[in-house]
Amino acid sequence: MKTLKIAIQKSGRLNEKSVELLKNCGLSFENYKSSLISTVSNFPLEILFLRDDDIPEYVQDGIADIGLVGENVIAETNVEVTYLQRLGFGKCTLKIAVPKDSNYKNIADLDGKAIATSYPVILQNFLDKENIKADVKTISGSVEIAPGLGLADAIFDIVSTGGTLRSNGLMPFADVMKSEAILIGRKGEENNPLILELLQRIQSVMRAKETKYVVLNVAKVNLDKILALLPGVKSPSVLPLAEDGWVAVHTVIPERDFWSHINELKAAGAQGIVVMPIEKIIL
Ligand SMILES: Nc1ncnc2c1ncn2[C@@H]1O[C@H](COP(=O)(O)OP(=O)(O)OP(=O)(O)O)[C@@H](O)[C@H]1O
Ligand SMILES: O=P(O)(O)OC[C@H]1O[C@H](OP(=O)(O)OP(=O)(O)O)[C@H](O)[C@@H]1O
Ligand SMILES: [Mg+2]
Repeated sequence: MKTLKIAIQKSGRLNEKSVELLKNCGLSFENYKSSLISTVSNFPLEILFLRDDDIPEYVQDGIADIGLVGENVIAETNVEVTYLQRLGFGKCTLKIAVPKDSNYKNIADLDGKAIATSYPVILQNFLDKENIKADVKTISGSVEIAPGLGLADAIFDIVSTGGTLRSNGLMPFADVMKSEAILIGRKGEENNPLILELLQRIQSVMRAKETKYVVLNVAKVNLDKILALLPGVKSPSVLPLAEDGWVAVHTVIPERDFWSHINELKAAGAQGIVVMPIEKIIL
């Protein structure tokens, strides 16, 4: 079968999480900073390490079969690709920001102003939709210093914690787009068996990340109360303990409501609660 090619970011915000995800999928490969291509030894896959800007086009043109990139980069490049899986990392918002001491009130106040950005396509689409004529100045990085240098009145860039805006004397003015890392594929190739297999592995890793394996001990008299507190779990295992009248309950619960569950379980008589990470969940 033909070897699959995946494009991931060579260095930057998405590189580490992308490599970690592929390793968690059980793929073995070397990750030398100097090499731009790496062969997976236990799956027919080659990894191409690229600038993120190039990934959507490489996938569209079939140079790579799949790619891992921020949604914002896909929107900026205007390519035709298929979204295979949202990946839950690289989460950020693309915002227009203005100097802290400015008195812009609404979007219309940007009319006639200069806005610096590395994402001119997304910004221009937004401005057109809002019927605003602004001067879009494209720069390739360090966008947040543009107003301080007198190059622009406002900026349009990625914001996550807001720390970069604050340390450059800027404040958020308008949210334009939310983004996260996405696995993309070439249109028409969605049923390639290798892509489906990799996708299944990625989904099983993501599912496992969202849940914990919990083991707890409880007196039999309290068992019904405990089971009633474990919604969504198909069927927890209940095993007898050496001590008479006691059982161990094994179950899987979502990470997001972990603490409220744990406190409720304790209140209902659960003891010796052990919580363990899960590596993969295959449905
Ligand atoms: N502060 C952030 N928090 C979360 N996600 C972010 C953040 N900054 C960027 N991202 C996401 O990660 C992607 C890569 O960001 P990065 O800053 O590494 O891009 P870059 O400098 O253009 O990289 P490259 O050298 O590959 O062109 C962005 O396109 C965005 O989707
Ligand atoms: O809201 P914050 O948490 O401060 O994050 C936002 C910053 O993160 C990104 O840059 P990055 O640090 O990746 O550097 P880069 O500009 O060199 O890509 C982005 O371009 C912002 O400058
Ligand atoms: Mg880039």
